[in-house]
Amino acid sequence: MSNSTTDDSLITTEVQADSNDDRAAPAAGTAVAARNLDVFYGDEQAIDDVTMEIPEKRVTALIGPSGCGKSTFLRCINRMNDMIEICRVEGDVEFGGKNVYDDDVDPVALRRKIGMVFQKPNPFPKSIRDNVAYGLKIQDFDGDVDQRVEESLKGAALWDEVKDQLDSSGLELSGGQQQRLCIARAIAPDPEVILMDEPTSALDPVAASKIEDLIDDLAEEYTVIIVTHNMQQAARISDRTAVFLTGGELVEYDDTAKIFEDPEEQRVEDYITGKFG
Ligand SMILES: Nc1ncnc2c1ncn2[C@@H]1O[C@H](COP(=O)(O)OP(=O)(O)OP(=O)(O)O)[C@@H](O)[C@H]1O
Repeated sequence: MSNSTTDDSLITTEVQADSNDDRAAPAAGTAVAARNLDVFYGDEQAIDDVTMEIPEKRVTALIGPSGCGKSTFLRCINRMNDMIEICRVEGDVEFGGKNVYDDDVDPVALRRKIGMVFQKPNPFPKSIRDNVAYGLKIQDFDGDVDQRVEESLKGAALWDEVKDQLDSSGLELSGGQQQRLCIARAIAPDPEVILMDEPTSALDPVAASKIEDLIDDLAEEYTVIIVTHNMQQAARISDRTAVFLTGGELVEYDDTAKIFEDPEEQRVEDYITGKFG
C-alpha cells in the first residue's frame, strides 16, 4: 500500500501532491486493494473472491459483460453498496492502509476521499456554484469556497464555459456539461480516488470525447477507476484493465495493452474480440 496515508488520515488528511507523476513510469503505490472480496445480494453471489491492487494516479478500467459485477465492485470501494439492504460484503477493501469495512470507518468521510460519478449526469436542482460547493458545505470546509469552486470547475474543464453563469441552475447545462459539473462536484472535496460508472454512455460522441480527455488529465492528480462497456474507450484511456466475467470472477487484470493485444486467457480474448458478451 502507499505510505501517503495512515489509518487516521482516512478521515483527516489531504491528498498527497505528486506533481512529477509520469504515467509512463510505474505507479508510485497502490491506491486501493481488494483482498478476497465476495459480494452477495441475498443468496446470489455478484463478486467471487476478487483480489486486485489498483495503482494510484492511473486510470484502471473494469470491463466485462452485463451483470458480471463491475458496478458492484466499484460501489464496494466507497461503500455505496451499504445503501442496498440485501447486499453483503465479505473480505477487505484496503484504502489508506485500512479496510474500509472496519467498524470505525465513517462512510461519509470515506466518500469524500473516494468520490463517484454516475452514468447519468445527476446535478442537483441548484446553481452551478452550489452544485460544486455541496460537498464542501457538508464537510465544514473552512477555506475559500469560491476559490475551490473555481479550481474544481477548472479541474473539470468546465470553468471557461460557465464562469459567467455560476448562479444559473446546473440543470440548464447540456448533458456533457452536466457530467463535467458532476466531476467538478466530485473533485471539490479533494478526493484521492474518483470512481466512474459508465460516465460517457449517456452522452453524444463529442461530449464523451471531452470526458475522455478530462479523465486523462484527472489521472495526473487522482486515481481513476472506471466501469465501461466500451472496449475502445477502455483501450484508449486506461493504463490497467480488469476483465470480469459472469459470476463476478476477475478473470484477468493487467496493463491495458497486454489485455487488448495479448491476453493470457482464451475467455478474455473471446470477450474482447466480440465472441460473446
Ligand atoms: N441492487 C441489487 N439487488 C439485487 N441484485 C443486484 C443488485 N445490483 C446488482 N445485482 C445483481 O448483481 C449482479 C452484478 O450486477 P452489476 O450491476 O454489478 O453488474 P455489471 O457488470 O455492472 O452490469 P452492467 O454492465 O449491466 O451494468 C447481477 O446479477 C445483478 O442482477
